[in-house]
Amino acid sequence: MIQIEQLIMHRMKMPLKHPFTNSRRTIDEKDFYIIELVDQAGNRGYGETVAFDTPWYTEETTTTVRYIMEHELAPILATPFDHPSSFIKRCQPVRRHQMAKAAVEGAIWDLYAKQHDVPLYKAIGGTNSQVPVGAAIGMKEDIPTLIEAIQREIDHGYKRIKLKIKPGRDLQILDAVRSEFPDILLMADANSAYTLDDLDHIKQFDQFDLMMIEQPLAHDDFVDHAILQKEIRTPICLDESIHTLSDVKTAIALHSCQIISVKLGKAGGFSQAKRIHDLCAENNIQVWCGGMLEAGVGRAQSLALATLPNFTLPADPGASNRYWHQDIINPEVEINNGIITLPDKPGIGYDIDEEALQFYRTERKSIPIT
Ligand SMILES: O=C(O)CCC(=O)C1=CC=C[C@@H](O)[C@@H]1C(=O)O
Ligand SMILES: [Mg+2]
Repeated sequence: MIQIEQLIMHRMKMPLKHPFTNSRRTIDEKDFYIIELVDQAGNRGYGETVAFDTPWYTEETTTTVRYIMEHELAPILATPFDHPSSFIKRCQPVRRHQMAKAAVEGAIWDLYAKQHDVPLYKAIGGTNSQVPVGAAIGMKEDIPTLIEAIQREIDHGYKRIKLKIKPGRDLQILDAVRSEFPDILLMADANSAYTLDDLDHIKQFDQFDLMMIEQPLAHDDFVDHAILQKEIRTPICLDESIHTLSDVKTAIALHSCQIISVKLGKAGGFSQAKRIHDLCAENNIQVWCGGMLEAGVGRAQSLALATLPNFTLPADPGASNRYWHQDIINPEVEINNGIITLPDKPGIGYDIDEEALQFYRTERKSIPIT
């Protein structure tokens, strides 16, 4: 039984070690919340919001997740939980707001796993504590700088490289990278930078033997992606289009993609991400765990998700030191030969580094749950 007594929202501002540029914007810091739930025995469970500060990626923002957590989700924590999966059922009056739900649900799962003395990844049904990871590299000022960045990640052991592309910054870059690294697992993410008017142009990507092209077309589209997938050999991976089980059903019915990037935040937490994972497995859709430039808590939770058996492709969330000068967990997430080994400790498996948390915290708000 989980009886929550307190919800603490820690607002955090953390500068990224390197700015991350995609087709839509450059991100140089993350403004987010660490959620801390305290139960009647004094156990603490942690979650993290992954929304950005403006709605460029999905409709949620740091401000909307805060509002929803405080005014809609905190009140439904008062009745005790038998199991974390009841949370999402109680969320029925709240449509969407997936990232707000995921942060709170993640903290409930952490509490539950700690109460049962098991690692979070085992509590959610994960089977493999060894997660292969790749590196997502933002756009760079020129090709030599990009090649250097790729080489650095390969030297650190990352098992596949994801590049960001957009019209005018695609063919030449992919050509140069493929010539320099003929054998690496390579993919490209467009964050909706193209339309079907670019069909002939996109067809040329087939020559680069990409593992996949991620979200080439509109963020909410299924029909045009299905048309595109018929015309290109490169598998399409949907990211922004996939938030719910119905989205996955639509993508399957229309043949809009061959691969899906599952993210905890987009799915609204573990319970729904698991259902998406299972439906994809039944329909031969490959899945992999995408990243959201998370700090330590969100990173640990995404990695736990990536231990489910159908996550067969390398995940995005890598070592803490790729992103942060200092992460807010202890130890930091580390990579060894392209693999992150999840700790065998109860819950998320990492301790909160209280000093780092306080250093990057801009506000702390405690809400009694009654
Ligand atoms: O966390 C990571 O390492 C991957 C980050 C990443 O590629 C993305 C995070 C958030 C928004 C996007 O720019 C992008 C994505 O679309 O997958
Ligand atoms: Mg993406």
